[in-house]
Formats: sequence, C-alpha cells, structure tokens
Amino acid sequence: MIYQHIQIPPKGEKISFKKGVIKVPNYPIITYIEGDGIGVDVSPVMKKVIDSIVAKAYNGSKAIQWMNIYAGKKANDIYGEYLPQETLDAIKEFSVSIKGPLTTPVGGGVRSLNVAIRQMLDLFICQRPVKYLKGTPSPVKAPEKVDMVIFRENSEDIYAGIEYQEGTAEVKKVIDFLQYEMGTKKIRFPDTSGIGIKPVSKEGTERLVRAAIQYAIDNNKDSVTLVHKGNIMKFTEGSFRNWSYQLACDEFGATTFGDGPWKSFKNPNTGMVIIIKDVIADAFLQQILLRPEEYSVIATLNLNGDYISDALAAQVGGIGIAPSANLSDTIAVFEATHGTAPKYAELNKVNPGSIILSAEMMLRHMGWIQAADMVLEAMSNVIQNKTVTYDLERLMDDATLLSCSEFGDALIDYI
Ligand SMILES: NC(=O)C1=CN([C@@H]2O[C@H](COP(=O)(O)OP(=O)(O)OC[C@H]3O[C@@H](n4cnc5c(N)ncnc54)[C@H](OP(=O)(O)O)[C@@H]3O)[C@@H](O)[C@H]2O)C=CC1
Ligand SMILES: O=C(O)CCC(=O)C(=O)O
Ligand SMILES: [Mg+2]
Repeated sequence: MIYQHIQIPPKGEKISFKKGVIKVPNYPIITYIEGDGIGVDVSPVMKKVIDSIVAKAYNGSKAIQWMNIYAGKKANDIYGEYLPQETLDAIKEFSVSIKGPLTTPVGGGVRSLNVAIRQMLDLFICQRPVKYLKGTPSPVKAPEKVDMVIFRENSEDIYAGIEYQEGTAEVKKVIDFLQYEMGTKKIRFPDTSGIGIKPVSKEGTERLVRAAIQYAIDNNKDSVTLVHKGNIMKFTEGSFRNWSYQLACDEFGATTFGDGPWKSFKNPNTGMVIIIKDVIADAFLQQILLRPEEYSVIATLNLNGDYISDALAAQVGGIGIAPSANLSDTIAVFEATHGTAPKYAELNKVNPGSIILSAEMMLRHMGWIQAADMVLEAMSNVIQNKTVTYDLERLMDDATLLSCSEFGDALIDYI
C-alpha cells in the first residue's frame, strides 16, 4: 500500500499470519498512535521502556520498528480530518498497533474516535485483564483476590450510536413508527423524548463468548461468567445470556450443571471443570467487591464492559495502570484504558502504567513472552519500592513521588 503521510521504517518487517497463527519477525513494524492529551506524556515513555526491555530480553537481536500513524488532533492538523482512511489501512495492513487515548471532537462527525476504530475494523473483542500487582494501594481489604479477564463485546449494543435527538424530525418519525405501527403506549413523554437503539445479535454474541471460553481453556481458568441485565432487556441482554449458554453446549460440549441454568464441561487440555455461569449486572457490581475470588473470565456486552472495567480497575490501583486490547482474529490494537485527562496534559505527571501494561499484552500477543514477563516484574517491583506517580503516591504512606518519565526510567533501571 502507498501511504501519503505515513513513513514505513526502512528496517522494519511486516507481521503476518499463517493458518491463523501470528508470525513475528525480529524487527516487526508496530503502528503507533501517540494520542491526544496525556497521550503525549505516556506514549513516548511506553516506547522507551518497551525498547529497553526488548533489547535486554533478546540481547539486541529483536527490536520493534515503531511506525507513526495519526488519529485525533494530530491527524486533523496533518490531514484535516480526525480519523484518516490511511490510518485504518495501516492498522489493517500491519496487524499489531498500540495507541494512546484520543479526544472525541465535540459536535458533529465521528462520535468517539476510539469506538470508531473498533467498529470500522470490526475489533469485536475488548480484552481487559484486571490483576493485582503486589504493593499497589487499593480501597478494598483483599485486592489480591481480584484476578479477572474481561471480554467486552466491542462492536454493537448502545455503542452502535443509533440515536435520535429530542425535538428532531427523525425522532418524531421513530416515535410515530413505534406508537402507530408497533402499537406501543410505553413512551412516557413522546413529545420530549430522545431515542437510542440497542442492537445485540446472536452472531456478535457468539464470536465474543467463543473467544472468552477458548481463553478459559487455553489459560486453565475455572469459570466464564456472563454478565447481563437480561431480566430487564429480555431480547438483547437476555438473549445474550441464552445464546451464550447454547454456544457452550453446542461448541464446547457443556451440559447442565446442578439445577441449571449454569453449564459445565471439562477442559480438553487439563481435565479441569470449567463452569459457565451468569450474573445480573447490578448484582455483579456488588459481588466483585464482596467475593471477587468467585470470578475469573467475564463475558459481557459493550456498555456493561465499559462500567465493569473501570470499577474493577479501581480495586487494583485505578485506570492509570489498567491495560486493554481490541482484537479481531487478525488485527490487534492495544490501548490505554483511560482517556486524555486534559487537565494533566503535557505536565509529565500521570501514570504511564496503563499503556505500558497494554504493551505487555502486545508483547505476549506477539509471542515475546520473556520481554512481557520482564515488564510485569519491573512494574511490580517499582510499585513495591514505593516509587510511583501522583495517583498511587497520594494513596500510599512514605512513597516517593515520580513524574511520568521518571516512573518509566525507574522501570528501566530495575531491568
Ligand atoms: N480509549 C480512549 O482513548 C478513551 C478516551 N476518553 C476520552 O478522554 C477524554 C477525557 O475523559 P475523562 O472522562 O476525563 O476520563 P480520563 O480517563 O481521561 O480521566 C479521568 C480521571 O482518571 C484519572 N486518570 C486518567 N488517566 C490517568 C493516568 N494515566 N494516570 C493517573 N490517573 C489517570 C485522573 O483522575 P484524578 O483526577 O483523580 O487524578 C483523571 O482525572 C474524553 O474526551 C473522553 O472521550 C475516555 C476514555 C477512554
Ligand atoms: O472513546 C471514548 O471516549 C470512551 C471509550 C471508553 O470509555 C472505553 O473504551 O473504556
Ligand atoms: Mg471506559
């Protein structure tokens, strides 16, 4: 592909797939979006830390070739648009990307650039591991009991953005259709309502839940919990639950566990029983505080997943250190869980941990396991040494306050 503003690193090689298995050369091109707001602070620190760790892990025989691509404010400066087509083309062509947070432009156009990237590339899984790193300050008594991996459906639900604003001709048309053609009398204030539509499909549910169950098999986890609000939204969230149980039976040989509706089957690799269970979303938010040890792999819809991932992150140190990946079968976009935090932008203050731990997921995805393990070890040790950024320092006794870049240097020094 010929690119207008993207420079391909001359030494870089393309990551490819053979029979569905990723093939990573020694000098892989990774596409990189710095991001807006605090992206300018955290993303360069991530690059420096990852370059050092990879160099150390493989004695210089491997090195990431970062390729700048543009979205958000920078893209608007260069291309006159926030999400250029060639950015999407490059993410697709080079298979593995990492990005900082992006500001959603106010008014008109694309609603959220982050959501747009996920939807336009059909990155249907948002995978967010939530695990406690020893020494991290936490508002709960036993944060080490939190060890979950969230599989958030990333392509549909209310995030599809099908909304009609109060007072417009469009919303009147939709409300008239619902009242006069579908016969509903349930819109309480039809003259002053906005309307949002929540599409949830069998296909979208199945591909997400299939990936979650496969993850449980591959990583020897003992349960997959379906989190939904199916008692209220029967044909979207309720169907999500029913389709998921059916999939567990049809594709993984699960059978009814106890009195049902839970299902179970034996992990074909280890023989260990995997339970497929479900919990209603509000109850789940209380259970993760009271009995987090009962949950392992979580499969849920888009909006629930957004809420749950920040709530769980708070139990293990906050969104400053919460990693995230957007995945399809062949494309992976790793990104910080947090946003652009504009009040902290360019102050060299915030925690770069979220994007560094996202890079750790990226290294694991690439099969660079030794480097990934070193990232986790360095992060855990630097936090245990109480040398941390402001977000953790304000919750710790006797900690040393580091800037964003100093925290990155502390990780490099540890290695
Ligand atoms: N994937 C993405 O790119 C996302 C983008 N956004 C976008 O970001 C913008 C701002 O959103 P907002 O709701 O303020 O959410 P943010 O995540 O940007 O910030 C909320 C708060 O979280 C804390 N925080 C965030 N990042 C860090 C960090 N790296 N280190 C330490 N603390 C951190 C800060 O808390 P405190 O004030 O307590 O210090 C901050 O004020 C919006 O335009 C939104 O659309 C939002 C979410 C995800
Ligand atoms: O894109 C945004 O502004 C919000 C996205 C978000 O909150 C998330 O992915 O967790
Ligand atoms: Mg969020």
